[in-house]
Amino acid sequence: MSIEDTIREQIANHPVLLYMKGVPEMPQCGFSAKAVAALQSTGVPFAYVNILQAPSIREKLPSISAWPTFPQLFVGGELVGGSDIVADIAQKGELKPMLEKAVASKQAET
Ligand SMILES: N[C@@H](CCC(=O)N[C@@H](CS)C(=O)NCC(=O)O)C(=O)O
Repeated sequence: MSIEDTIREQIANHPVLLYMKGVPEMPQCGFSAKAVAALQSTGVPFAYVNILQAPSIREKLPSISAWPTFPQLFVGGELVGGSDIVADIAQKGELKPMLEKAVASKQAET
């Protein structure tokens, strides 16, 4: 499978997916830490990919998503954005319903 197919499969398989530096318990960049904090504030579980352990994904994803930096949050198969956008949406109270909706529609698929 090509790296592009791997990425597309990850995005399709996980209703809430964060490409980040490090892991949620120990982010390796302040921007990733900010996105994790916003996601954790919703209480909705999320999947993640540590791009520091996946250099080919780190290299390829920006051209697929048209987003140059990390973290990158995908919800329901669509790019939401980086840490600034995620924190902003969370602060407005919009992140939790967005995540819940994506999780529910993924569950309805099965
Ligand atoms: N304002 C951005 C900041 C993200 C950012 O600048 N990330 C840098 C440092 S972690 C990055 O991904 N650089 C490219 C790379 O490391 O591959 C956001 O909201 O996420």
